[in-house]
Amino acid sequence: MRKIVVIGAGSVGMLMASFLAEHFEVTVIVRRKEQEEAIRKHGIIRRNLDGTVTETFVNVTSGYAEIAGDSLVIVAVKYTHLKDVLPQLEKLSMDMPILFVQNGLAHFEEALKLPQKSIGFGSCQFGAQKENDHTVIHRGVGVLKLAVGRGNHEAYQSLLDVKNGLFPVQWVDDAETMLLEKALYNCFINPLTAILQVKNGDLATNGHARKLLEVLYEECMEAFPEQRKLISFQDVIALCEKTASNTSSMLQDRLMNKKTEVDSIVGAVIKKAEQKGKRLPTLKTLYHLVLAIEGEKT
Ligand SMILES: NC(=O)C1=CN([C@@H]2O[C@H](COP(=O)(O)OP(=O)(O)OC[C@H]3O[C@@H](n4cnc5c(N)ncnc54)[C@H](OP(=O)(O)O)[C@@H]3O)[C@@H](O)[C@H]2O)C=CC1
Ligand SMILES: CC(C)(CO)C(=O)C(=O)O
Repeated sequence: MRKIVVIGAGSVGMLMASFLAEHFEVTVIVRRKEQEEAIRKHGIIRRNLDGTVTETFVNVTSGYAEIAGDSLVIVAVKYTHLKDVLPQLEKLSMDMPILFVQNGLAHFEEALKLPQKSIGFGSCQFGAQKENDHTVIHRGVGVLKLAVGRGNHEAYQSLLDVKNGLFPVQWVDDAETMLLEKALYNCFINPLTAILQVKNGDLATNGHARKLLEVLYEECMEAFPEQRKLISFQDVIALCEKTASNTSSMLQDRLMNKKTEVDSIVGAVIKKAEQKGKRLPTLKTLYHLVLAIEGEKT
């Protein structure tokens, strides 16, 4: 049986671990003793969209030494915490495939500096919200897209073999295009939800927020015209609707008074546009608003 290790049992880590535990032997790596004890005692509890509850058994540890040699490792910490995890990953076997599921663009080059043969990237279009240290709420079905940064896609084939309509997985060819596509969705949804303190669905139903989404969409598509064929404005509205009840990851950070990923997502997109001589004034305003709201967090 394929062994999967998920590093970071937050919203995305717990949601992925709980779906994958229905098919594989899953181990989650956490950094706090309380969380280790909670997961050891209760497993991971997933609140499904239809109101049902699924309890899944996973192994839990705080040490990397326990990672079995034939595991596939999924890194589900925020970009802000990757700096603590990368030195641990460097010590793992060269044959161990690693998959990064962060939003944004900043992790791409850092991940590719690792020595492992297979480095993959994921783009999560589902909604997930941690309720407590062992419970996660599924806040919207969305595809998990996978692409290889280095190596070949066979290392990730077991994830593609998961056939679950609530956890669809899809292969895409180009990792950088995929990450930019997802980063743009996040530029539309995350800062606005974090500033306005609203759920994703409100961006589609509130006329003023929707107008801002439209302005952001047009501004970004002028800077990245090749993305227009991948993302229509209707796709943006559809993602807000599919994840309507989700508290975006940026708003979750704001509500918990944590440093957001605004730099690795929005800052990175603004920088990429500026390298092409394009300015994104509306997005830049939102970027500074998020930073002003969050102040100096560590
Ligand atoms: N939430 C969502 O709906 C979506 C999020 N994403 C992206 O997925 C990524 C993860 O986000 P999300 O799950 O929301 O974030 P969370 O903050 O909910 O989870 C991150 C987890 O990583 C843990 N962690 C941090 N450092 C370490 C470490 N050194 N070792 C082990 N665990 C560690 C944290 O532990 P602790 O609790 O101890 O701080 C926390 O449980 C982000 O890049 C986000 O943008 C993508 C799509 C949807
Ligand atoms: C898919 C979406 C927009 C879900 O909220 C997300 O990526 C996030 O919250 O960071």
